[in-house]
Amino acid sequence: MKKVVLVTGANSGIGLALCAHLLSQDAQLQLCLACRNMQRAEAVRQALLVSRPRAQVTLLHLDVGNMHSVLRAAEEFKQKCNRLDYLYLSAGIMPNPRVDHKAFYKGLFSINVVCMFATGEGILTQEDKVIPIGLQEVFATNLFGHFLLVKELEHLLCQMDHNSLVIWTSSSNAQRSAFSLDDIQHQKSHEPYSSSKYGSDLLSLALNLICSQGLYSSVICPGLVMTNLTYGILPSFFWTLIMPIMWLIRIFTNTFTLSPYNGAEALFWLFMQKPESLDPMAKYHSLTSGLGNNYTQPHKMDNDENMSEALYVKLLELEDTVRKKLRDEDLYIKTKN
Ligand SMILES: NC(=O)C1=CN([C@@H]2O[C@H](COP(=O)(O)OP(=O)(O)OC[C@H]3O[C@@H](n4cnc5c(N)ncnc54)[C@H](OP(=O)(O)O)[C@@H]3O)[C@@H](O)[C@H]2O)C=CC1
Ligand SMILES: CC(C)CCC[C@@H](C)[C@H]1CC[C@H]2C3=C(CC[C@]12C)[C@@]1(C)CCC(=O)C[C@@H]1CC3
Repeated sequence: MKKVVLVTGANSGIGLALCAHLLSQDAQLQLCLACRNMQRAEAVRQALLVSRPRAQVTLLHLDVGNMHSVLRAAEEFKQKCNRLDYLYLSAGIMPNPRVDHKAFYKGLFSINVVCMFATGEGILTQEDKVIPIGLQEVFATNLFGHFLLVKELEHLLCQMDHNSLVIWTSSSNAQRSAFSLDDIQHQKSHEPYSSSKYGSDLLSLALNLICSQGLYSSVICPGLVMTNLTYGILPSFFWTLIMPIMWLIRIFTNTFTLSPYNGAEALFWLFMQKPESLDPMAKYHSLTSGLGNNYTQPHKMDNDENMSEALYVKLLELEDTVRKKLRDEDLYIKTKN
């Protein structure tokens, strides 16, 4: 049976590297690239087909930060495909990132220096905004849009005859301290990225605890990877300039994976595993040794079942509110026309 794989954020960075890697491994694969920019997605599809001309690569228009788009995309996917084996949730944003230079230099001379380089903890903030539906943009894109997508595709994911796996691209920057159950959208502070990623860790655990038969969920951390996301933190020329320093840092922390191919290691590793053999409490890290060898290692996540179930309940409540808003909007547009 052909495996069906859906990847969000497939047109660049880690998502794209994963797609190329998957196709090189399994030519029988049915791969669906879910992207918001269809022109770029088509260019990527053509590029992937150059090395695998017979591969089955389709496109799905999906803006994961737009809940209308999520519902439409899920509907379209269900019409096209009657199964889904792997759902890779790789789309993500970190808008207006700022490095706190003072905290960075302080961290350089502290005992936590390796941890600072591995996680970026305490030195990175972002400026978030509210999107038209009334949600915080980072929360909507990195967490809630993906949650809604999983809910919409639940029937395809929960099958009796085979297991399927939802895979969240989280981060080492996912910190418990940045997350609050009283402010799941992170309206009140300046680490929405960290909060949304910690939310995805919790949600993955909740899916394993709550969801029906056949559906499994895992979380990965790609390490620090040079992509459009990191070029938004510091300009690309700066990263290129300090590349020798980063290779040096790799000797002390194997989390500096640096290339999208290396960063996608854990995503690909999960594709080779049986979903039921995975640990729901583990985050699977892509790691690259000082000599440049890639490997995947599970690390226990800093979360608990009660918190993850509480987040799941809050997300369900928000889902009701959002669906109602979408219905009211539709009704308004219909009556206007
Ligand atoms: N780079 C790093 O060091 C790390 C990255 N990550 C995570 O890895 C994932 C991939 O990021 P990375 O490859 O680094 O960065 P990129 O910016 O290269 O990729 C992000 C992808 O997400 C897509 N995307 C963003 N917003 C939306 C949206 N609203 N709807 C649909 N697609 C969207 C982008 O599409 P478009 O091209 O249209 O913008 C792009 O394909 C993210 O979730 C990120 O948080 C985690 C840890 C470290
Ligand atoms: C000499 C240089 C390596 C100095 C760079 C300092 C910081 C800008 C970076 C150190 C650790 C990095 C890091 C991230 C961003 C850039 C750093 C803070 C991430 C937060 C990027 C997105 C993620 O999801 C995790 C990364 C962890 C490490």
